[in-house]
Amino acid sequence: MAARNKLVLLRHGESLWNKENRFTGWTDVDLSEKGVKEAGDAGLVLKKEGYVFDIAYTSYLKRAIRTLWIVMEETDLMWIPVKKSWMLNERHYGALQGLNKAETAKKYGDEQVFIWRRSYDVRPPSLEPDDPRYPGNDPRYGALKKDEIPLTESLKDTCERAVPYWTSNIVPDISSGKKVLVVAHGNSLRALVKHIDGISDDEIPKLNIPTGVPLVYEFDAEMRPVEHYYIRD
Ligand SMILES: O=C(O)[C@@H](CO)OP(=O)(O)O
Repeated sequence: MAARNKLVLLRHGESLWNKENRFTGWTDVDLSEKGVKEAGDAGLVLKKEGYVFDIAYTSYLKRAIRTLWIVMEETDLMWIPVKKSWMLNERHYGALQGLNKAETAKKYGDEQVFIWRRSYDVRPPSLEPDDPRYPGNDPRYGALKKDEIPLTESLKDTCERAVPYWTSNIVPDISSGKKVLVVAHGNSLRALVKHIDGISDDEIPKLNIPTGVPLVYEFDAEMRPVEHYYIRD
């Protein structure tokens, strides 16, 4: 059998706002205690299963960055290069950021909240540019063009930034034989998986990626996905 290129995708461990059931998006909240443990467990299982990486990718958000740090520590790979990009950030949740998901469902109904959370192309209500949550006031996004800075995003919008990043940065590394780890977010990973597996717009609402469980993709020489599976202890 021809050698397969492997990729590991990892959603960050539980964040403080996952725990509080709040819409997070680009809000830079840290891991909860449980999230730190989940990240450590992910590192341990990767080590136990013999995974090593040549390069890692992550977002500009600390819940993903810290998860990656913990995994690099557990796998004794703190030396590997890390590329960070805002294009791997979580989907921007617009004016919902900070609100409690259950309270929002009580106010607007479960169906509306499901559409905001899982539909492919419906955007949550937008932020106003003078909102303190607007990412344009945050120096980490200072190099972005104004039209790249989101006020809200549908999953489709997230795909439109994450997939070009995948194609121009991550795919060339995998194709050249590098072992790649990507630590990102529930929806930025859903965007990548939708693209990799060719999941339709109608089917994508059913896909949920758990926190802190490594998801392995194996590709053939033409970068076609051959199989994928989660690794748990
Ligand atoms: O709040 C968020 O940013 C995301 C991920 O935690 O939530 P959801 O499951 O609604 O996409």
